[in-house]
Amino acid sequence: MNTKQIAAEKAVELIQDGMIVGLGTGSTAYFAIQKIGQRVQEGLNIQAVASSKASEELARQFGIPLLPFADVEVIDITIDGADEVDPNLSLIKGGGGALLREKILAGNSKRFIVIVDETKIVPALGTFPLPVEIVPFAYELTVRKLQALGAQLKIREANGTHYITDNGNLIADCHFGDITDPETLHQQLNTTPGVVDNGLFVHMTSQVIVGHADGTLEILSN
Ligand SMILES: O=C[C@H](O)[C@H](O)[C@H](O)COP(=O)(O)O
Repeated sequence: MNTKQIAAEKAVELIQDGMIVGLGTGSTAYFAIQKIGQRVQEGLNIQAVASSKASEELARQFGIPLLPFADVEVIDITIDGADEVDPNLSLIKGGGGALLREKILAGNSKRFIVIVDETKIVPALGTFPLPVEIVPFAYELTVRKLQALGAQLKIREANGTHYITDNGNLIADCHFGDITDPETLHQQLNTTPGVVDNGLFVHMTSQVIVGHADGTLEILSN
C-alpha cells in the first residue's frame, strides 16, 4: 500500500452508517473513494456528494449512492487531498482543477478531513503554484490584476489549449513566493473582479491524516 492509500483508508474508518459523505478529487481521494465503495459493497449505508465530475464518475463505478445537492442540508464528513499543508493546517488545493466545488463541499461539512502523503507538509505555503479560478470573460484584465497583487502566473493548459474547469472557467496557476498570510491573500484574491475562487483553504481543516514513507500515520489537528 502506498502512503496516499494508507492515509485515505484511515480517513474512511471515520465514516459511519447514515452519514452524508463529501468525496474529494485527485489521486489521494481516489483511494478514499475506492475504499468507501468497498465498504458500501460490504453493507455500509451512506449517501455521497462529489466535488468533481471525475469523482462523481468514480463513485458510480464503485457503486456509491449519490445524492442531489438540493437534498443536502449539511455534509457529515468530507475527505479530500491537498497539494500543500502548512503548520496551521491551511491548504493549497486545486492542482487537479477542482478547488471551487471542493471548497463548497468543505464549507458545508461538519468535518473536513484532509489526506496527504508526507511530501505535502510544508513550513509555508507557496512552492506549489496557487490555482486561482477565473472567468474566461476579459481574463486578460483579471490576469493583470493578479500580477499587480504580486503573482507570477501561467494560465493552465491541457492538450494544447486552455484547461477548462468543471464550471467552465480558467485556472491561473500563481506563484506568490512564500504565502505567510494566507487569510489576507485569500481575501485579496476573492475580491478581485473576475476571480471566482482560489485554492487557499484557511480555517477549514478539521484534521490532516499524513501517510509517511515508513508506513506510519500521523494525525494533525488544531
Ligand atoms: O483539484 C484537485 C484537488 O485539490 C486535489 O485534492 C489536490 O490537487 C491533491 O491531489 P493529489 O491527491 O492527486 O495530490
